[in-house]
Parts: sequence; structure tokens; C-alpha cells
Amino acid sequence: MSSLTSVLLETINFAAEKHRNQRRKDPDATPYINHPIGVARILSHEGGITDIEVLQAALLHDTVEDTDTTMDELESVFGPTVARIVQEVTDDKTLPKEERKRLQVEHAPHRSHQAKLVKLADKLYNLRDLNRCTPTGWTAERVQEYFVWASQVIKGLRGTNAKLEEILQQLFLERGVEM
Ligand SMILES: Nc1nc2c(ncn2[C@@H]2O[C@H](COP(=O)(O)OP(=O)(O)O)[C@@H](OP(=O)(O)OP(=O)(O)O)[C@H]2O)c(=O)[nH]1
Ligand SMILES: [Mn+2]
Repeated sequence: MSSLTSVLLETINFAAEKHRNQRRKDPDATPYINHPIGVARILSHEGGITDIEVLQAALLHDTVEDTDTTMDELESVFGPTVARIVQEVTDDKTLPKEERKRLQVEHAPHRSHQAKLVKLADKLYNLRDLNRCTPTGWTAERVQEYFVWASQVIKGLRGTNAKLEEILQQLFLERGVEM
């Protein structure tokens, strides 16, 4: 087996164990791990990304925000580059939600190329998920607001990956949201 395959399997397994008790907000309570795996798949299959550290960071991107995983743990298991990309896409959960949302828009243009790729794929997955079904308790207005906010974040990521940006542009167009 190639060492890349081995590294990816190790990373998928780590993420699956960390997210093992977490579910998505859809009515079926889909296992949360479907999301990070789907984000990594978007990068490889739709974005044409082969950078293994970007794919690993995609698999791990919500572990620090949503589980007991620490940055030190990621750094010691996966190395400094993967840990740094995850750090760049991790919100500070001690801040109020509105502030976190505002900071994502503000910080997006200043992220590294690798972190921007993960952000693009994360948003693309979540917007498609919103088109697939509405999270429990969300109104149509809240869904539309997420599209509008996501478009502001994506605006700051322009020039990162033409293919992913084109797909996102189409989703915003369908919602009547400017980007
Ligand atoms: N569309 C959708 N999203 C779901 C679902 N279940 C969980 N999520 C997660 O919810 C987040 C978006 O919901 P919000 O209400 O905006 O954020 P919050 O979780 O921080 O409260 C995303 O987090 P994130 O990945 O960290 O991204 P971000 O939007 O916070 O940057 C997304 O992955 C679901 O069924 N559908
Ligand atoms: Mn995510």
C-alpha cells in the first residue's frame, strides 16, 4: 500500500473516532463524519486537489471546534502543516456567534492558500446539505441567511480554485444571492 493511502486511512480513522458521538442537524441525524469525509472528497474529486496535507486538514477540520481534540494533539500526530491549516479554519467558540460569523468574513482573504481551499469545500458541502434538507428547527429565512453570509465569506476566497468557485457561484445564483 502506498504511504499516502496509509496516511489518509489513519486520518479518516482519527476523525471518525473523534466525531463518533456527533450527529448532523438534519432530521435523520446523519453521522457527523459524513461531513469531513465529504469535504475532503469535494477537494479531491471536484477541486482536483492532490496535496495530501490539505486533504488531511479537510478530514480533521472540525475536530478542534467540535470535539475534545487539541491543536497540540493534531501537531504531534499529523505534524505542523496539517495542524496549522486546521487552526486557520477553526472558529474561537468562546466568542459570541455573531462575532464568529463576522470574523470569518473579515479573516477569509488573509488565510493561506491551503486553508482557503478547505474553507471553500466546507461551505460548498454545507450549502449543498441545506439544499438537500433543512436542519431541524431552521426556518427558510435562516437557511437563506446562511447562503448570504456564506457568499460574503466566499467573496474573500476568490482566486483560490476556479472549479469550486464556479460551482459555488451557481448555488448562489439559484438562491438569488450576489457574490
Ligand atoms: N447545512 C448543514 N449544516 C450542518 C448540519 N449539521 C451540522 N451542521 C453544521 O452547522 C454549521 C452551520 O450552522 P450555524 O448555525 O451557522 O453554526 P453553528 O453550528 O456554529 O451554530 C456548520 O458548521 P461548520 O462546518 O463548522 O461551518 P461554518 O458554517 O460554521 O463555517 C455545519 O457543518 C446539517 O444538517 N446541515
Ligand atoms: Mn465544517
